[in-house]
Amino acid sequence: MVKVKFCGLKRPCDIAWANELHPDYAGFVFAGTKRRVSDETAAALRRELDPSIPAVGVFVDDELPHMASLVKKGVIQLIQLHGQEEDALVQQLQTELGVPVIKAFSIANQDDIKRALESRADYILLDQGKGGTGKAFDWSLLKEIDRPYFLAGGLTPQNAAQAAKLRPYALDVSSGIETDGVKDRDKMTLFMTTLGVYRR
Ligand SMILES: O=C(O)c1ccccc1NCC(=O)[C@H](O)[C@H](O)COP(=O)(O)O
Repeated sequence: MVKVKFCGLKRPCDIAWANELHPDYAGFVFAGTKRRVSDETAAALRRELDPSIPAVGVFVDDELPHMASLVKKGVIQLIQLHGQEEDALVQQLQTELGVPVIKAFSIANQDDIKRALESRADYILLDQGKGGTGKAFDWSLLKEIDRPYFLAGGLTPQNAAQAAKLRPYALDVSSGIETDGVKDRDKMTLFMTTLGVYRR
């Protein structure tokens, strides 16, 4: 069964729609500009989110104390590192905070895949560019993968089934379920219904 992460949730209605559609993970982005949420907004959204949906905090080369404070307050249950973070930080987060760590890698060639496979993170996330770009990388690079991975970058309701056939652990979508820069309930619904047969 392929899992789904809806990333970049930032409004109360995004949370209401996630609660209806029940993805396996909900992502709050603490980086960039377009989808960035403050710690206070993320805390308020977490309170509204179905308690059974784990929230993933997405960070780019952030400070450990910032990530730790969000974990300790119960705002996030997993950490996603989307910058140049090294294995040493991944290990520190795992041991000091006791939460699963997802490490994102930008994939352009087989060497990038090899680097990702060597990561000590609990999960690897294979993406295009810096994250949240709405663009896909070349999925033919995924042939040799022998560990569970989140597939991200340019996923949409139209290509979700094709992506699920690659048998990733999870599909991570943000831009493809948006219209005019905000989450779109119809696209979120279509993404989930399209995947119905792959989620049983
Ligand atoms: O979404 C952002 O603005 C963002 C900024 C900086 C780092 C990561 C970011 N997003 C991560 C994600 O939303 C997902 O992990 C993934 O990249 C989604 O990509 P896409 O569906 O192509 O928007």
